[in-house]
Amino acid sequence: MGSWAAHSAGGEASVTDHRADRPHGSGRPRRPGGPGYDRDSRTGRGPRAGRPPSDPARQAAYEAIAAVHRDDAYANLVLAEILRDMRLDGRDAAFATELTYGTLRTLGTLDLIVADAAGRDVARIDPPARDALRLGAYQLLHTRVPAFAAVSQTVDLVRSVAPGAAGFANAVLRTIAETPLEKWLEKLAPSYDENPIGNLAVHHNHPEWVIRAFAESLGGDLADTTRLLIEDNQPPVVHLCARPGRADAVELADEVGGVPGAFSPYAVYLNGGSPRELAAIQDGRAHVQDEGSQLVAAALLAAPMEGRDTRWLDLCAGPGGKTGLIGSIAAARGAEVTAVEVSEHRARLVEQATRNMPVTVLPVDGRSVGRDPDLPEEGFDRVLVDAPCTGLGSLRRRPESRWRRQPADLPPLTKLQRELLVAALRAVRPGGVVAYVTCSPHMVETQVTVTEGSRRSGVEVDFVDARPLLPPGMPGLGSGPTVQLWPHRHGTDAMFLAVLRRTS
Ligand SMILES: C[S@@+](CC[C@H](N)C(=O)[O-])C[C@H]1O[C@@H](n2cnc3c(N)ncnc32)[C@H](O)[C@@H]1O
Repeated sequence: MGSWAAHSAGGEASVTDHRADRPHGSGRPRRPGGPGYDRDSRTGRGPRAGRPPSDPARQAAYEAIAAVHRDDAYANLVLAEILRDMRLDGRDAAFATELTYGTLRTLGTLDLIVADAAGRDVARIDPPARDALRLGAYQLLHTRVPAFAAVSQTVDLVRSVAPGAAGFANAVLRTIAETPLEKWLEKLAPSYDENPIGNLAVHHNHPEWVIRAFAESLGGDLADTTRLLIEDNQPPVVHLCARPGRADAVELADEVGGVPGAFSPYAVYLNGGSPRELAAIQDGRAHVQDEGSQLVAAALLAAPMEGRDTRWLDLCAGPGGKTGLIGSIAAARGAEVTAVEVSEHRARLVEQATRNMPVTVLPVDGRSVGRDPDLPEEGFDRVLVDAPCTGLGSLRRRPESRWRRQPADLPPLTKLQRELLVAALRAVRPGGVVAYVTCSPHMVETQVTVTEGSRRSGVEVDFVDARPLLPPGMPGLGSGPTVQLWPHRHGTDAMFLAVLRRTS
């Protein structure tokens, strides 16, 4: 048992925490009035003394966008901190959120438009002015903010973060404002007939390589791919998981003013508001979790099993969303869960997420199966590998990630995915099952990893048809044995699920 080993106490998994191991508070911009706030206009970290800042919501959005680009911050985390520090709530917070998420989501096309209007590539515009221009362009092209307000507020902002660029910004924004979005798209997108992927990229704000990957996974159907891209650009609904044995989804929906989920018996769709404020979250009856994540975790536990069924392993557990669900079910079924997470910070989050559940958290590398006495070969009846992945299946929830991810991320990730799957297949006993899950539909991370990982594991496996392990009547599950969920078909993240039974 490792140092975090515990039948641990804790509340909700911080499922919005997507940091690998980022020290708390890194990437935070300085706050208005804070130390060093007006130190350097080129950093974009705040207005110079005596300059009029723009209004607080735009200032907050600018700071969040700048932190994402300057410090590789995660938008949801950094924006929450900024709103808290600036004491923004209600309409101001909602406006700041819309501006931040919208600007980050539409960045690729905004940059084309800014570059065209500026007569130079955005890489040649100073970062503070560039981020302010992106924010201004978003307001002009995607919101009902009157053009004069979008221009004047953005120029005020530029004056405060990049004083020398105010005139330039004024000219660029006025040029952008002269042309409606549709005309900009017509001008800048390649023709659909000649370059359909390039056309979709500009119209629907996704990098081309991502669209190609989606299209491949959707069997080359570009109409279906377009529906996915449109869905990816919608603000996502927050889903709760009513923890079995602690809450009932229908009652929880009544309590929080939400609606029971369409598929998962544990899911509740929130109608807005901050989930952190809910009593059910605070007292551990529920946690925030996409419905697709609930479905794939529950599918592992629905696979038929002969013989012992009490030792379950979650090999990539942090921050603990799926462990929270599996641990609740383990409590009811008399099973014990070993939860492995290589990052100490995230292992602590798992511990908090599984308080009072029969869960032991190990802060170790999941690939140490057979070498770590707590992870013996053939020691487990059911194993979940929720592998680290590109996250291309949850772009709705992470507005900046589509532009941050690169094809070069794939080789190291897929190597790790294969190794973790091999470890899982060694950890499961003959007759036991392994669920391999990603929140990415990229074929290289899904089908290719499963095929290669099984081949290299040195054990015999059979595919279990994953479709009957999901709730009856779910549409659009394909021809099996693996399942790919989709935002535009199921309203979930694009979770992939393969279930393998070890036969030798
Ligand atoms: C997709 S996330 C898991 C999400 C989690 N199952 C949930 O539902 O909240 C993948 C996790 O695997 C962890 N990880 C990466 N490499 C690992 C390794 N070699 N062994 C164990 N965990 C690893 C990452 O730190 C990350 O927390």
